[in-house]
Parts: sequence; structure tokens; C-alpha cells
Amino acid sequence: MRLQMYIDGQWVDAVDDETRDIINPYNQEVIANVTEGNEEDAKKAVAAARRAFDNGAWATTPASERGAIVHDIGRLIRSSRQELAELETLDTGKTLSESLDDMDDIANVFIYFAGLADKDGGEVIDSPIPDSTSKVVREPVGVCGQITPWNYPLLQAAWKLAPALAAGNTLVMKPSEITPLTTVKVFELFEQAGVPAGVANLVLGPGNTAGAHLSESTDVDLISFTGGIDTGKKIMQAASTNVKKLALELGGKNPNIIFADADIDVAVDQALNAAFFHAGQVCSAGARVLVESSMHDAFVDALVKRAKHIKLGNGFAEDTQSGPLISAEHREKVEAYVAIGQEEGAKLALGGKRPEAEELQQGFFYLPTIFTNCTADMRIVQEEVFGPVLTVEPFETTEEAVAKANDTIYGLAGAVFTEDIAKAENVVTQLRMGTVWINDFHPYFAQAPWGGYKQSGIGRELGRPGLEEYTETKHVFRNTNPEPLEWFK
Ligand SMILES: NC(=O)c1ccc[n+]([C@@H]2O[C@H](COP(=O)([O-])OP(=O)(O)OC[C@H]3O[C@@H](n4cnc5c(N)ncnc54)[C@H](O)[C@@H]3O)[C@@H](O)[C@H]2O)c1
Ligand SMILES: C[N+](C)(C)CC=O
Repeated sequence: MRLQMYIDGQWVDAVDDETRDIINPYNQEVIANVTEGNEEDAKKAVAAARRAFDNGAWATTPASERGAIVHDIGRLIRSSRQELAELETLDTGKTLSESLDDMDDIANVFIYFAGLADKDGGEVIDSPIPDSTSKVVREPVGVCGQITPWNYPLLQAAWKLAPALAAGNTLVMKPSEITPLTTVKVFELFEQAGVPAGVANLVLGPGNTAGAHLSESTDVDLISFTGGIDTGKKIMQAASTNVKKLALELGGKNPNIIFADADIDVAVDQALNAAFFHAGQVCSAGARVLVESSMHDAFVDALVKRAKHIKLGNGFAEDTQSGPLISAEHREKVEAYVAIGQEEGAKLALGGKRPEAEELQQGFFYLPTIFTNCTADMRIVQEEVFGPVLTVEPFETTEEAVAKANDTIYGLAGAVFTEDIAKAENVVTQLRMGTVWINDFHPYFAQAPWGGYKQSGIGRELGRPGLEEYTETKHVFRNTNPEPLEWFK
């Protein structure tokens, strides 16, 4: 498979003809060779998006027509579901059933934003000034740079592409250089759906060249980034060149609070899913369990017993429950954190090493790992590991649970398990997080906003706020009876 960039309606190679092999993390086989762009290619893509925005054709296309094209993209994704899901599994190692679910979510995101495209007709304001009218309208922001990570490649791209197009912007997307396959395929569907040349452009390549140009360029009006906190900080600085609008979806260290009155079977089952789904490579992974002391030992015993049996393997095998980590480099990072946890005095209750099974030796696998005896001052509790590593801390009171839950720099998501709904609601109001689940973990959908408090990010994706991110608000005031003011007589 040889894949190209899509700039100004043309499939093109990088200006310097560089390419990159894309590796299957399950067995390290080369699955594709993609053109590898750099700053020069990003410049060409930004110039195309700038021309397409400045000629006004897309922004002034009736919103219902833009919505129809975005709807068609959703429909095409639905009919390419199996092909796209298989590519996502090859590229990320996640199970095919996860990838199929992702494709359903992605199609729904396009269809949701297609439906919203023509729903905001502006607002008439009751002007306090006699003989005047006042209205508020929303307009597209302009040229949007969009940068995505490797863990949910097409899903994170969809959260940016669909609202940007629906709102009448032009864009340049740069997916993670290690997982570009499904994003390239979706740009083929954009072409089929009739997205005009120059409106949606795709640049492939590394972050520090192709990506950096998008955040620095004074021709880009908005930069939307999903990825790690350190990259997010660089992008925030680079965005200051022209004070571009900024949306950041960063990491998390998400607490999962379990009270002793929760159903233990449900809480254990959900805690496993929260921490080990997609090998813990999820921004909202429930990587910190806070469990009420009276339930601690029973909870840990049950958790360890079940986590031992998580079946690692090929994402295409029916019985695989979790795939590999994304790369050798990422597995080394996870291993380094496990070593830090042990040095800090956390007790390894499970895992803490690579699996020994022969059939897993070519992949970047790591065993589900559980640390107990954890305390809030440990790096293993504070920092995002982004792997299958769960820390467990006991608590005595609700106040202590809330204080511990809030005690990191992050504020992406968290959960509370209890049968006492009043207690749950009370805790929810005190958690400084963008999403809080009660007696569940992980649900997200197109209709509800997603984003972080504190250093987990700026802005929101999905829901109405996810469309508003891609609009400017304009107030239009009209004097209906103009007369000289005679202020300066
Ligand atoms: N909040 C969310 O919704 C959400 C969702 C998914 C992932 N994430 C976060 O993403 C991280 C994992 O993804 P990752 O390892 O791909 O992140 P990363 O920050 O390393 O890379 C993300 C993207 O940024 C690009 N990039 C790197 N350096 C750049 C630079 N200097 N300028 C511009 N672009 C640059 C990369 O090429 C890639 O496309 C985790 O921290 C995870 O929590 C957050
Ligand atoms: C936002 N989400 C949960 C889909 C992916 C986070 O990594």
C-alpha cells in the first residue's frame, strides 16, 4: 500500500520524496509505505486552504448544502466500516471489535454535525438603543490546523473534521505520523462526497516539521490539537505568532472512586474496563482507583484475579481482549514508569513485565499491571503512563476521596461508584473534571461535549460546543434612523 497527501484536491507526494514505513505493532510487519511531508508540504497545504477560504465559496455555501456533504461522508464511512476498521486494527493493534465500534462512533459524529450545520440561524437581540436593530451571527473562523494522536486515529480526526466542515471553515489535517492510514482513506471519501478542492487538505509527516508549521503559520486562524501535554504547551506557544484560536485536548490521570456501598462485581468489572481497555492507551483511562478502606482488600483480590485472565493477542483474533502497545519506544516509557513505581514503594500486585507467551514476542505487549500501597505523592499516581498500569489508593471519608481525586494537574474525566445517588451527586459537583460518570466508565457520544478542566485542555469537542469552537461570533448593530449626532458641535 502506498499512500499520499491530499492538497488542493490532488493526491501528491512530499516535495522531497521522503517516505515512511508504517508498522503493525502486533508483529512489527510493514503494512504500508506513506509519503512523509515536512514544513514545505505543510506550507503548500496551508496556502491551498487559505485560498479556498478567502475565495468565500465554501463559507457562503448554504449551510444545508454543507450539511448534506458532511452527511454523505458519514454515510460513506458507514458503508466502508469493515475496511476502515481493519486498517485501524492493523495500524494500532486494537481489537477489531473496538475498531468497528470506533467506526460507528465516527459515522455518527459526521451525521450529528451534518444535522447541526443549518440549525443556528443567529439571534435577534432586544436592543436597548431606540431606532436600532441588533443581531448576533456565527461565522466560520477561517483556516483550521488540526493535529491528532495515534491512539484513536480516525475518531480524534473526525471530532475535528466534521464540525470544521459543517461550520464552513477550510482545514489542514495532520494525523500522527505512525497511524495515518484511516485518515488517508477518509480523505478519499471526502473526494467522493464532493468536498471542493482546497477545502480539506491532508498533510502527512512528523510533528516537529509538518505539525509545527500548522501551529506557527500566520495563515492559520485556529489550531486544534489532541495529544500529550508537552506537545500541547509547545503548540500553545507557537500559536501566539498570530494569536490564533486554540483548542487543546490533552492527557489525563483519571480517578475512579469506589465507595463501599457499590456493587463490588460491577465496580471490579468496570474498573478493569476503565484501566485496561485498549491497553490503557486512552486519555480518559481510569488509571487511579480510589477505594473506600472497608472494601479495599476484597476489591483488590477480585480485581487481580480477573486482570490475570485478560487475553492479550492479535486484534483480529476473536478471543483477544487487548492488543499491544503502539511502539517499542512507548513500551519502554511504560516500563520506566513501572520501575519508578517500585522505587517509590508501591507494591506490585500484578504484572510489571512483558508477557512470556511465544506468540506475543514480536509485538509490543505489556501485562496488565496493578500497584497497591500507592500514595498521592508518587509519580506513578500523578503522571500519565498511558499504558496498562493501575494504581490503587484507599480512602476513609468522602472528603478524602474528593481531595485525592482532584489532586493532580489534570482534569479530564473521572467516575464514582455508589448506590447512594445523593452521595454520588454531591461528589460530582466537587470533581474538577470535564466528564464525570456515575456507576459507569468511558461512555462518550457525539451529542455531549468532551474536554478537560485544568491542564487536560482548553475548549470542547463534540456537542454544540464542538461546533461553536469552529465559529466566530459577530454582533451586527443597525441604526434604523441615522441622524447627525452633533456630539462635537
Ligand atoms: N483529551 C483527549 O481527548 C485525548 C484523546 C486522545 C489522546 N490524548 C492524549 O494524547 C497523548 C498520546 O498521543 P501522542 O503520543 O500521539 O501525543 P503527541 O503529543 O506525541 O503527538 C500528537 C500529535 O502531535 C504531533 N506533534 C508532535 N510534536 C509536535 C509539535 N512540536 N508541533 C506540532 N505537532 C506536533 C504528532 O506528530 C502527533 O500528530 C496522550 O497524552 C493522551 O492522553 C488526549
Ligand atoms: C476521547 N477518547 C476517549 C475517545 C479517546 C481518548 O484517548
